[in-house]
Amino acid sequence: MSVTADHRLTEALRAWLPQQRWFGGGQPDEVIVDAALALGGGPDWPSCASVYVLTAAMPGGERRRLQAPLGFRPVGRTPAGTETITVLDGIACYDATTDPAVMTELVRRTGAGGAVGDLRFVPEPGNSVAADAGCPVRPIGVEQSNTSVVYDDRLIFKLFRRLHPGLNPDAEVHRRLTRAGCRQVAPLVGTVDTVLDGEPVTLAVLQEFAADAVDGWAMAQASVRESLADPAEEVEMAGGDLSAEMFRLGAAVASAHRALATAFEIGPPDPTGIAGRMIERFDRTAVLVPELGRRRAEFREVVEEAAYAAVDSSTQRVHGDLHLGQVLRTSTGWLLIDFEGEPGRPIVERIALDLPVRDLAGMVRSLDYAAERHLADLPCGSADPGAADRVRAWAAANRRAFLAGYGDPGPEPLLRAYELDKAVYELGYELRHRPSWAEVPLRAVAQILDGDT
Ligand SMILES: Nc1ncnc2c1ncn2[C@@H]1O[C@H](COP(=O)(O)OP(=O)(O)O)[C@@H](O)[C@H]1O
Ligand SMILES: O=P(O)(O)O[C@H]1O[C@H](CO)[C@@H](O[C@H]2O[C@H](CO)[C@@H](O)[C@H](O)[C@H]2O)[C@H](O)[C@H]1O
Repeated sequence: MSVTADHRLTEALRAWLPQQRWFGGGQPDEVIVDAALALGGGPDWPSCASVYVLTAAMPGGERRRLQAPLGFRPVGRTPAGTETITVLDGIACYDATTDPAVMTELVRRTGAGGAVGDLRFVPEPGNSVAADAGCPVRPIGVEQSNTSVVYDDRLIFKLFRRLHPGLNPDAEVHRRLTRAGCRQVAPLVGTVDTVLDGEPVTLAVLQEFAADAVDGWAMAQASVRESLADPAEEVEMAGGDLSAEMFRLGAAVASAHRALATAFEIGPPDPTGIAGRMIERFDRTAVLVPELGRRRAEFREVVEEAAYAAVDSSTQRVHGDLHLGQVLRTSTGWLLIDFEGEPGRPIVERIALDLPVRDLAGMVRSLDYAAERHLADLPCGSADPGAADRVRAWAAANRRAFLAGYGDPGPEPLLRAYELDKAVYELGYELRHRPSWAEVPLRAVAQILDGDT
């Protein structure tokens, strides 16, 4: 089908990509097709589909490598609910992640193993999960950076949108922790890989789906709402008290950290590297927020104190972007998901060994977010004057419970510096994605620097 590498197709993709949340904003100058890995076609196959590997050349020189499975069918014969990207010579090109036949085929092959051209399907040894073509997939239906579908309420297939050379960290961590029998991650069932520029690249992961899971953010939102229901009651005695769950979450994160330290190498401390990276990030963000820049000297002091405190710690693999949306409470315990680290950070930094306190800081920042966002969303004038104190007491109580569940969070100056660094990261993230939320990390930076935590 000659249209698959046509210049008209790359122009249509140039217009389509910026509309996709996973693209991450901006308008590419050019879209290049690096590979079109055919999945099927022919009389016994419901659609002609290929996994496209694209490079989006952005203004300023950034090059984003992306994955976009595309389907091709005669106009009028595209599956219901799929989005047509363009029509070329009577052939409609559509986003194949919304074609259940294509996604079911990918899931089925990942469970079964084998290869189709340059696509390699690698089932996890010992997994007994079978998927057949008779049971279609459904979209996960939540906002995300990649694209996931659920198969038969048993399996979840995540297709990575941004591609990086080498094993994807999420796939790698899940593979090693599944093999180590770690109960804090969803077991890996298989991966889809290919080779690009002579290097292996992970395209997708298939995992067991926790159908009964509720994410930590939803639980926190419900709990913080309850904390306001009876102002006469102690926060810990309120109906939706979360502290016992936060204690268990702390213990689960500690177990995951122990498993990561065993499954991967550990390293020496890197106090100057840690401090240097925090200051670099601060300076990049201060360019956007002059009010932040005015506190550089105080920031530096906090970070240097932390570097001093880090000399006796060892570094290891960590989650890297742990927050309440990255933990799922199932009927049997807490699961940590999405080990890709902070989106937007270079891959080498995301897999670099770090101090476990990075994840603790991420979670306590998230509790602050849950409290502050609840306050911000209260209808104007409806809140009683004590609401702010009460939700902040809620965050403080849950922070204590989480850290107590973790056990030994390490020296206080380290946690303080990592919280500050996380708040600086969040400020940059919010300015790019949700400017009306920037108040939350901005307030946190001031509070930490003022010593009010
Ligand atoms: N194993 C799982 N069981 C149940 N739900 C899951 C599982 N893994 C992910 N999810 C759901 O899918 C959503 C997106 O997953 P995530 O790995 O964070 O994707 P992304 O990398 O695109 O952000 C999560 O917020 C969660 O709701
Ligand atoms: O889940 P992602 O890997 O996409 O993480 C990014 O987006 C998160 C928002 O969805 C962002 O998290 C921030 O907002 C959360 C509430 O929506 C809050 O719980 C987190 O504490 C806060 O950092 C995350 O920083 C970003 O990397």
